[in-house]
Amino acid sequence: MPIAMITGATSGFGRAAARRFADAGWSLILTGRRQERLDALKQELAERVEVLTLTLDVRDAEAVKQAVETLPEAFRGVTCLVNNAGLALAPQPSQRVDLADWHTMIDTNVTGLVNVTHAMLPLLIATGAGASIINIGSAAAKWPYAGGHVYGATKAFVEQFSYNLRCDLTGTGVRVTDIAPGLAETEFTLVRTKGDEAASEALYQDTTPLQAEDVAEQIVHVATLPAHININFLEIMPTRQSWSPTHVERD
Ligand SMILES: NC(=O)C1=CN([C@@H]2O[C@H](COP(=O)(O)OP(=O)(O)OC[C@H]3O[C@@H](n4cnc5c(N)ncnc54)[C@H](OP(=O)(O)O)[C@@H]3O)[C@@H](O)[C@H]2O)C=CC1
Ligand SMILES: O=CCS(=O)(=O)O
Repeated sequence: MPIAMITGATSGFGRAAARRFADAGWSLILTGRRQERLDALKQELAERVEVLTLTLDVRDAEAVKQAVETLPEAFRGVTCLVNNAGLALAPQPSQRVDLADWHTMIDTNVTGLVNVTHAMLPLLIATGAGASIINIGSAAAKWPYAGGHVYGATKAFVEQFSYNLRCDLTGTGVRVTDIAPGLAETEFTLVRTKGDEAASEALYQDTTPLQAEDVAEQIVHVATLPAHININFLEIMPTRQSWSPTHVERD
């Protein structure tokens, strides 16, 4: 059975992708910081598929390297890496942001993603044809908005890194895709607002955001395409989301 490794499998897209890959019979390596959530997900899925959980902070390069180097033999033949772990913080304008929040986004969305990718490349290259790296970017990489500051910039990094990685991996059989969702209802806004449930509910109410399962469906679709097909970039928005005009300051 093919194996998917998913970072940030304790919530949102990552957890939905784990369930969707399990539906397709894939074995799973599930990672995240919240051990109890990983345990619950393993309990849910392990009756159907092989599941290995790794309690891991993607920001810790040494821990990531160790975890990958010590993967049990049965889980080393990874077919798909889903670099999903990530977050936004500080929805306020740049001039009112704590520097620590900018650092946390860079450390997680940029450094964490490259930590995992670097550690996993030898395994994916060993798998060869049919293997893939699916990086979760964001519509915020291309479409700026007030309060997007470092978050959007980290996702622009993810997009360009995906393309550059793809250049280097040409000839290895390993595919690279940047999936860039727009508004999606997960714990994302709760995290971004540091637990403001009212703000999170307000963002998603009276519209029809993407659900985690919608994005998971696309992740599994991309991972299961024939080996000769590489989707480079896939931006997904809810039908009820589109672009705003540019902002004009007036007297
Ligand atoms: N929801 C949205 O509107 C959109 C989200 N995205 C992106 O999708 C990805 C998933 O977000 P989403 O599912 O919405 O949000 P959630 O908050 O629901 O899930 C985020 C996941 O990332 C994990 N995570 C965060 N920080 C770390 C860390 N340092 N180490 C390991 N795991 C970490 C969390 O696990 P734990 O806390 O247990 O470590 C959690 O499983 C992110 O990269 C996000 O930027 C992109 C576009 C739209
Ligand atoms: O990446 C998340 C989507 S948004 O909140 O930046 O629009």
